[in-house]
Amino acid sequence: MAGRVQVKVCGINDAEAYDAASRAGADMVGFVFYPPSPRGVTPEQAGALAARGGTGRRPLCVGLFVDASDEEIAAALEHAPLGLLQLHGEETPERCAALRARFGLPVMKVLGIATAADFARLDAYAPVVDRFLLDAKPPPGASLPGGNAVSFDWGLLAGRAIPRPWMLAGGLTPVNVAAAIRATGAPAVDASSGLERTRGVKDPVLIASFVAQAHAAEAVG
Ligand SMILES: O=C(O)c1ccccc1NCC(=O)[C@H](O)[C@H](O)COP(=O)(O)O
Repeated sequence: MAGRVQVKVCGINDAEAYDAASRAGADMVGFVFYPPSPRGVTPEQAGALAARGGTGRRPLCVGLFVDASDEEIAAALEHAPLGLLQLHGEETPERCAALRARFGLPVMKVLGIATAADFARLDAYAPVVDRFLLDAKPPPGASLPGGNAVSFDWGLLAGRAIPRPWMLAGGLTPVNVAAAIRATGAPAVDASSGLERTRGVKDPVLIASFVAQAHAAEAVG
């Protein structure tokens, strides 16, 4: 089914990046509530960024958590108007269901893909999540569970039905995003590292280019 591809810009941690994403028409921005990350933000910082509203589209705010406690998520929600919880750790289906019920927000579970066998995990999560984010697994020795600028084999998605709405991530850039959408039929895409001028610092020009390239591409899956 053809359609306009949704775009998420992840790891927004300063006003220049937030404004660039909004101006470019990004559908979603991601705030990383994971202190070890160079893109990490506090609840207060995320709240201040979201309050900018933006000069263009007001993007949906996505909170990225890694095996966070209920208290950590509640603290983020006290300050930031999150519309989607991205769970980027080892959260089980039961944990996803519990968080969805407790906070009354949609949940997007991240699953790392390296081989066809990895898709088997989707079925257990499908009844209790609202979306999947399909990402590369962290490379050996990586210090972060995501945001590592690596792609998985997009061919693994060919002809595959994903049981919930989903988003493609992992090593996407303004240069490869159109090809990624064509190859996978992804209805939504997410990028972080590929939009940075240095690690942890977004580049407004790369953000604008990524959003434009993705919105110009059409999902065919
Ligand atoms: O970005 C981080 O620092 C991060 C830390 C902990 C868990 C996840 C993290 N990022 C995830 C993402 O930014 C994206 O959802 C996705 O993994 C794509 O990242 P990239 O390959 O850098 O575009």
